[in-house]
Amino acid sequence: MVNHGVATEVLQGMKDAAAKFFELPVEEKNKVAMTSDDIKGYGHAYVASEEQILDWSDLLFLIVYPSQYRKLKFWPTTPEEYKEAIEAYSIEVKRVGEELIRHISLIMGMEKDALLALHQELVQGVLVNYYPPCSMPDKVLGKSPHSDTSTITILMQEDNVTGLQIRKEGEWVPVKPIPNALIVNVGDVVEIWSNGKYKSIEHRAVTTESKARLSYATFLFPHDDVEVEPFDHMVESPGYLRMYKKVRYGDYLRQSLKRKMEGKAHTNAAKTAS
Ligand SMILES: O=C(O)CCC(=O)C(=O)O
Ligand SMILES: [Fe+2]
Repeated sequence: MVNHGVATEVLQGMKDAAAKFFELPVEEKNKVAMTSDDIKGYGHAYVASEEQILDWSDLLFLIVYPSQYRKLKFWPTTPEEYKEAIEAYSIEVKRVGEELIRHISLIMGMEKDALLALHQELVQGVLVNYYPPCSMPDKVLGKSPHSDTSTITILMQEDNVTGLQIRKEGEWVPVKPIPNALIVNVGDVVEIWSNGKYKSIEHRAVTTESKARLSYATFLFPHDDVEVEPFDHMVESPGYLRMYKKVRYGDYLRQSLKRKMEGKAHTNAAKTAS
C-alpha cells in the first residue's frame, strides 16, 4: 500500500525507537519481559525441529487500542521516545486500517461501517519482530509459515533487507521492500466471514546472513466475545455450503496461539468437517 498518507517521519520514528530498544542490554529489555501468563511485552520465539531451527527471533508485543487495554508495565521506558513513537505510528495505522476495513465491507456487499461494527471493539496490537543475523540462513527461518489470526494485518518492513515471503501457487515469493510502503495481509477473520472467498495469506520470514532485520506487524482484530462465522450472503447458493464453523474469536485466537505455526493450520482447523 502506497499513498497511505502516513508521514515518513512517523514511519521512521517507529523504526528508530524499536531499533534502539532491541540494541539495549538484555537486562534492560527484560524489564518489560513477558510473564508466563501473558503474551505482552518482550519475549523470544525459538522453535526447532530435528533438521532445522524454524523460528529464531526476539519480539515485543503490545496492545495499543482500545487504550484501556494497554498494560503499561510492558511498555518500554527506554528509549524514552518509544511510547511517543508507537503512539504516533499506531494512531495513523488505525486510521488507515479502519479505512481499509470499511472498503472490505463495501467489497463484501455490505454497508461501509458494517464490518467495523461487527468487531464490537476493534482491537489493535503491534508486534515488533527482531531477527538476528544468521550464519546459516538456509537452515534457520525467522518465522515459520503461518497465516495471521487477525481481520487484517498492516506490516512495515525494512527498506534494505528482504525477509518476508508469501506462498503463491505453492511457491515462496519474496516481498521486496518498497520504501515507505505498507503491506496489508488478509487475515483469518476475513477468510471465515467471507466463507473462504478471500483467503488469509500464508507467509513466513527468512533470515539473512549479513544483518539483523526488524519487522512491525499491526494486527487489527475483533473483541474476544465476537462470534465469527461465514456471512449468510457469502455462502453461495445453490449448494449452500458453510465452510467454517462458528467460533468465539477469543477462543479461536487462543487455540491458534497454542498450535504450532504450520501454514494454514488455523483456518483448516476452523473448517467444518468435510
Ligand atoms: O517479519 C515479517 O516480515 C513477517 C512477520 C509476521 O508475519 C508476523 O509477525 O506475523
Ligand atoms: Fe504474520
